[in-house]
Amino acid sequence: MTAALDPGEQHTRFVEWAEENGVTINGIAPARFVDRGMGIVAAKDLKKGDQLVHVRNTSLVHVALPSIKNLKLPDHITVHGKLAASLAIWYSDPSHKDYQLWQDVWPTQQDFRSTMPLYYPKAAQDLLPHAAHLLLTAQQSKLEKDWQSIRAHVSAAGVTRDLYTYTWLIVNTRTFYWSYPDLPTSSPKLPKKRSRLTTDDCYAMCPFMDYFNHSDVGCDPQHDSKGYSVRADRAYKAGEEVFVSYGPHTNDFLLVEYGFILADNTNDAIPLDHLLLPLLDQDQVRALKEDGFYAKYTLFPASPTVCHRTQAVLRLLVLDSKRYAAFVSGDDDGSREQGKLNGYLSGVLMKYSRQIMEILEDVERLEGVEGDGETRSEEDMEESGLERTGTQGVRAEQRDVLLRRWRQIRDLVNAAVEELGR
Ligand SMILES: C[S@@+](CC[C@H](N)C(=O)[O-])C[C@H]1O[C@@H](n2cnc3c(N)ncnc32)[C@H](O)[C@@H]1O
Repeated sequence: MTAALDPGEQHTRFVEWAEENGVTINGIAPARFVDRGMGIVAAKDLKKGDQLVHVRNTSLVHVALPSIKNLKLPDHITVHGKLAASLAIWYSDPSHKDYQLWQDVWPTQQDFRSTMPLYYPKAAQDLLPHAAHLLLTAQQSKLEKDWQSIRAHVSAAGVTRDLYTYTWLIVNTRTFYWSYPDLPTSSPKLPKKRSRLTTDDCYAMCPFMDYFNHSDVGCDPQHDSKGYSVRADRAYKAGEEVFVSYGPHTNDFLLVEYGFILADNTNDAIPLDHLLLPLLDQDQVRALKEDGFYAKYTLFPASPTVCHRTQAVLRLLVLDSKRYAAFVSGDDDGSREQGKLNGYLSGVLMKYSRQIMEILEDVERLEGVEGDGETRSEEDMEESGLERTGTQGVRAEQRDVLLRRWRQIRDLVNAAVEELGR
């Protein structure tokens, strides 16, 4: 069991505030944990099914809240962007005290600089695994788009890009799915019909519930028109950390979206597109696209080692097009040639394993910095926003997580080679 450490006074003050503001807490408390910031600990023995926390719907923070509507932010910006702008406006206004005690218990910008790949120096970003790099690129353009559509509206309130990036990441790492019980009157930004609501619309922040850390097996937060709640998924002994599951995420996803990876993750997987797509000729690409089998090839840590789509593309790469067609149409389970295909995939993976060894050496060579790595003043970097990270040294935490992730990928690839050779 990891030691749960005393969280500090600001957390005691926040819990009192939360209890006075619609949060019911039963048998749990915030605590500090080594390497994952704050989390939730069982304050007494808990039984499976016990309700641990309930956050009243009126205590949630979402775009239908009157205090957000009153900010009169434009409706064309994303829900994520609007929430981040609201938090940033409140954060930079010393007279706005409504969420002061909640803000005081958030991770700091310095915490994010150590953990979130968005803040890594370019040299470290370039050494992210392929899947993580793609996710980071998408995240960067989402943030950039949100900032460009809101900057003119928030600059007068003193919100800098630096602060906006911080609150945007607070939203990114601390939101829950919320489907607005009273949708038609919720916000002009939202569709009136529930069927047209997308997951990008359904963001709500839940003060106190956002203390829970993630595990691949954990409690499953539930919501209804009355609010959000968490029940114990199993019995817990006093002092044990209680986790929720943020969803069935791979470690590359967790790294980019939340800034950490799990040592053991039953949902982990490695995409193979960057290894297999370059091997295809134009006719093969066309055939796969027509059949709906182009890309999304995945390697799993457990048997079966690869997905059905990978089995299909391997048939096109190794066998004739008739054997491929028989497999994708379901006329043939393709087991006759499986040995040949396994041998081919093994060769591709062994080559990748050698590349990974070189990448690991590159990660080990990354130049570290002591302390927090700040080499320039906030003012100097203000306008350059995330450019700031391009020239700074790499922090020990960043190098450490890259090494751990690449070692996981190496082990997964080597285990697959062994499995394919059986
Ligand atoms: C919803 S918050 C949870 C509370 C957070 N630990 C804090 O200090 O406020 C999500 C963040 O917690 C951290 N986190 C969550 N689960 C984790 C885990 N299993 N291991 C390490 N960090 C974790 C990550 O920094 C993530 O972005």
